Amino acid sequence: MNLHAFASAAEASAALAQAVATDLAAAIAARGQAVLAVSGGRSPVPFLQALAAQDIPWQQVTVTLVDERVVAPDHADSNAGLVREHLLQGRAAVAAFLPLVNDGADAAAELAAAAVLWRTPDVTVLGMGEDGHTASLFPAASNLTEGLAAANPAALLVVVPPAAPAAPHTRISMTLAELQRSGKLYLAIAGETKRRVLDNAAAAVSDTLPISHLLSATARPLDVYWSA
Ligand SMILES: O=C1O[C@H](COP(=O)(O)O)[C@@H](O)[C@H](O)[C@H]1O
Repeated sequence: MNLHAFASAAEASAALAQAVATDLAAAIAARGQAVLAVSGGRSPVPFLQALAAQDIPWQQVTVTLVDERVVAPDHADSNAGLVREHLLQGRAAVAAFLPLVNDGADAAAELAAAAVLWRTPDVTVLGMGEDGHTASLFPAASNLTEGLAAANPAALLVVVPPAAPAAPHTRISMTLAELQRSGKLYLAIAGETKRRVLDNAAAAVSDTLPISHLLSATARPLDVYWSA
């Protein structure tokens, strides 16, 4: 991995937003369009806001999600709600948005619909939980093996996190194989606890820390933006 360390979340977010904007602009220059996948959870708000202010041709960008909770779009835990509130604003308001969940009624139906519209991202920004999950690839999820399978042709899968209520809601998540197929890969994390988890994951590949499977890839190292 390439570790970029910052003193504050604001500095890390500004630097990451600039790097992602450069990648999106390069994809647009090469192909006329770009696909960006971002994460949800609590951490990404300053990054999403910094990215929304970047001066790139947003009308040629499609934004989607690395993972989503299978809930109604107006639910407080909806990652799409977070993206609509903090990224699809200002300059970025003209970007297209491809949510993974429509009404949140049925996970299998949502997965089938999302898979039809899915496009492999040019740029993916991951987060990580303190349990080492990334996207919604949770340790001890019943279908984690499928989620982590290197040759899985599926881009997305349904995950039921084992640790509810700590991680409530059935999810739809990118598979590890699709993360590996996507273009530039970033991981944005903050704090000493997540740094320790990251260091442990970098030391050994293990299904108990799913993020470790991405850190082991040497062909295309993960760019980690960490702030204290
Ligand atoms: O559940 C989730 O958790 C991770 C980490 O979230 P955070 O709140 O600790 O920042 C996130 O990357 C993922 O997209 C989300 O669905």
